[in-house]
Amino acid sequence: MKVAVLGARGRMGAEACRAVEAADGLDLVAGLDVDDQLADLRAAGAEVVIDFTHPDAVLDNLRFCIENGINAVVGTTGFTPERLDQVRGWLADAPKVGVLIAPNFSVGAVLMMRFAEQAARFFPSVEVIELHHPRKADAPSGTAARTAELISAARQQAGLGEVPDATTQEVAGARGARVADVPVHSVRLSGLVAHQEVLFGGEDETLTLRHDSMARTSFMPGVVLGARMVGERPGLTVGLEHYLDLD
Ligand SMILES: NC(=O)C1=CN([C@@H]2O[C@H](COP(=O)(O)OP(=O)(O)OC[C@H]3O[C@@H](n4cnc5c(N)ncnc54)[C@H](O)[C@@H]3O)[C@@H](O)[C@H]2O)C=CC1
Ligand SMILES: O=C(O)C1=N[C@H](C(=O)O)C[C@H](O)C1
Repeated sequence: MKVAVLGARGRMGAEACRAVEAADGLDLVAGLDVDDQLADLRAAGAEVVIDFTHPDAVLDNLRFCIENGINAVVGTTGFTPERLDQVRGWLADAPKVGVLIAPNFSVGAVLMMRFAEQAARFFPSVEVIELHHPRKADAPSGTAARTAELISAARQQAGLGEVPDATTQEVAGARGARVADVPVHSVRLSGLVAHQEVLFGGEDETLTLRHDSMARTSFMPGVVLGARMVGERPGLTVGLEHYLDLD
């Protein structure tokens, strides 16, 4: 299968190029970055594109892929519900194309999100803390936003009200940001790669879920799986969990 990587000179793109080159049955036909032309994807005959670029660039890239019949595996963050609807609209005119958008490709992070979703209904209090390297472009992380949305949906289904909090913020941001009504805190610290804690609190007990990516190789089994499977899954899939057998 002919695979191209967008963002090939970046931290994740470079790792993805190495992973594709090492994977049986995958052939790296192009590694493009910001100075290259998307038309090079066509010239290289790419069947699958892996995108690790920037939230400002990823939609144009995806549109090009979909309009040119190229399947896409997307790790780039910044996908709001509105942006996902845009992608669905383009895919409506290209019913054979598959797109996988995964906020996190590491199996441990996917499981953390699933466990958080399962735990959510049992605890009135919840906070998400994501911790990343200081060169990360965005906050909160895509993983934290997705985790908060999953928790929020589970809380609503269970009839839980607002997260209890009597604190008045003396300084704006002291209590983090609210994503789907869940408090989310973003830490940027040299030495870190990608980490997240989900803290739940109930009567006289707490539960902490923590995931750590120690290196970007942790994302690669998920990226390779995505590249292998995306052509068999037409339409939009959000989340690697749909390619894994978690149940
Ligand atoms: N889903 C996941 O598991 C993961 C997702 N990410 C996300 O991936 C994205 C990239 O992260 P990093 O690799 O750390 O960033 P980075 O800044 O190291 O790399 C991004 C690369 O994309 C290039 N680029 C920017 N615009 C481009 C365009 N229009 N066409 C081609 N190349 C372009 C840049 O020149 C740079 O080389 C971020 O959104 C990050 O949050 C990062 C790690 C894991
Ligand atoms: O920028 C990163 O590094 C990461 N980005 C993704 C995110 O925003 O969730 C995935 C992982 O946390 C690493």
